Amino acid sequence: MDSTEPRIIVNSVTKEFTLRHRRALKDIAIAALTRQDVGINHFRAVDEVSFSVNEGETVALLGYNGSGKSTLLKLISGVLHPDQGTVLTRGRVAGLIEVGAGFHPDLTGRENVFLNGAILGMQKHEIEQQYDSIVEFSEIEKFMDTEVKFYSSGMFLRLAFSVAIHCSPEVFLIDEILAVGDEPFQKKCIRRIKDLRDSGKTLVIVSHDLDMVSALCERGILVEHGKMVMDGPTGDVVKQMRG
Ligand SMILES: Nc1ncnc2c1ncn2[C@@H]1O[C@H](COP(=O)(O)OP(=O)(O)OP(=O)(O)O)[C@@H](O)[C@H]1O
Repeated sequence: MDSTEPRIIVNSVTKEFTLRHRRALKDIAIAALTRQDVGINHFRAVDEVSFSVNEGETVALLGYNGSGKSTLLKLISGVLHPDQGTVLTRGRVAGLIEVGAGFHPDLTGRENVFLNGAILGMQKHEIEQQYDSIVEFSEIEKFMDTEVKFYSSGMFLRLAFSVAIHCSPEVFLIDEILAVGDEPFQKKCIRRIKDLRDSGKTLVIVSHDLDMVSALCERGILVEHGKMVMDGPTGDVVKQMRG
């Protein structure tokens, strides 16, 4: 594989979810007897989306609530599988998608660094080498021997972000998660994301903070009702969203 090949290829990807409506038992029984719809239907959260992302590109997935951005990011990270189409990624992918994902609640912060690092593809010796630096960046030294079920969402973010940047990902995927960090830590994360960008890593970010993504990402992809409706410079896409 040569380095000019894309880091991410999303090819005609569709993801459907099942919408279940709560019904009283009596209504379900009547619907079943009269062969009516019992209130389960499918809808497309992501609808035949195709794009590719090259090495070193910084992409913002933009759109209003419920448009399918997080689902798309989960499909790229491999947390979800498409119903149709394919997603290919090249290189180590680190995803910060849901607070606490990749952490086991009954393990300590220290144990979770090893678990999370392994999930991200790091060897044990690599994690051992980076351990002090991971803890230092997270600034939660005092809580490393505490079970993470007692962590606040900001503490989860601190540890997860720190492990993710220390695994030297080629592709970094970030959902809204930064929002749970306090302002100084958010700023520190953004500086680190800029460093990753400047060193040629590939970034895909989902955020409603349009000013932040305009500063971080050169390319914007606008999603509406699961469909990709615009792909261009972030400034143009943000202008379109702000109408
Ligand atoms: N696991 C799931 N089961 C059922 N429906 C889901 C599931 N995950 C997401 N959805 C639905 O898919 C649609 C797209 O959700 P998604 O979280 O991708 O949107 P989003 O653009 O990230 O929204 P937001 O900006 O509000 O975070 C929504 O209608 C949501 O309710």
